[in-house]
Amino acid sequence: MRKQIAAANWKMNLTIKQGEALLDAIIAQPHSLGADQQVVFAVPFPYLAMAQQKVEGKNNVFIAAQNCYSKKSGAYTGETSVEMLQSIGISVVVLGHSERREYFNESNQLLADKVNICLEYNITPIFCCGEPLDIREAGTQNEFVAKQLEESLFHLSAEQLQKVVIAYEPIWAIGTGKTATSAQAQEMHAHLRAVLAKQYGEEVAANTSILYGGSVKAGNAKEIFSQPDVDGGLVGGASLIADEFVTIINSLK
Ligand SMILES: O=C[C@H](O)COP(=O)(O)O
Repeated sequence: MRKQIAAANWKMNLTIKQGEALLDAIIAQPHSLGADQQVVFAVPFPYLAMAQQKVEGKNNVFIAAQNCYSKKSGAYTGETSVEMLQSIGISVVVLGHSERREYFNESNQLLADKVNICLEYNITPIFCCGEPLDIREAGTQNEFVAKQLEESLFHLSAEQLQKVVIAYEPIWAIGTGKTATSAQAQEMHAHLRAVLAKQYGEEVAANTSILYGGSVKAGNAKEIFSQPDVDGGLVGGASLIADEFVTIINSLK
């Protein structure tokens, strides 16, 4: 059975005091997470250890890094290796967010390397994909997103692929307040699952969690998450407000 996941992406926001207060406020809420439900907080690098300590021992709650480097170690000033993340207990990394693809030129090939090193160290990648507005307007979003999966993931074995979580984030819906309709989200998620099924078979596709990201908030989470192929969300802005994110967690199916 695939996991239903509410993942917060704080991006480059909050001071450590604000981050601690936010985590405390969310964790203090009584959540009854089912065995197939998870909550993930992707926090800035300087806060990983603090956040990891706060969720220590909490079932199905994980802290994630927002990026990692593709090399094991060495002279790569400013970069963070998966071994470093692992050494402080981090087991999830967000990869290929559209902001990293756009501002830091992350290519599908580089992301394939990052996926590989995460899996080598038993770290779960949340692999982001999604099309820009011009591709959506041209109606070629299905091919565009399938190519991102093919070039970054399809070298993996079926066993490896099942350790990857996919997050579909249409770029035109990120931070814009313009959410894909639940029907648009379902359509793309079903397409991605069909692409996975073609490559890896129905069982692997059915077991892969596919999150939706792009202006998810308390008011629309339930409707979006209720779609059969949507397995939760990767949430930016609304994850910075405790009550909003708590409602989003409680909207998981
Ligand atoms: O990683 C999260 C996504 O970029 C969505 O951000 P947003 O919820 O602020 O639109």
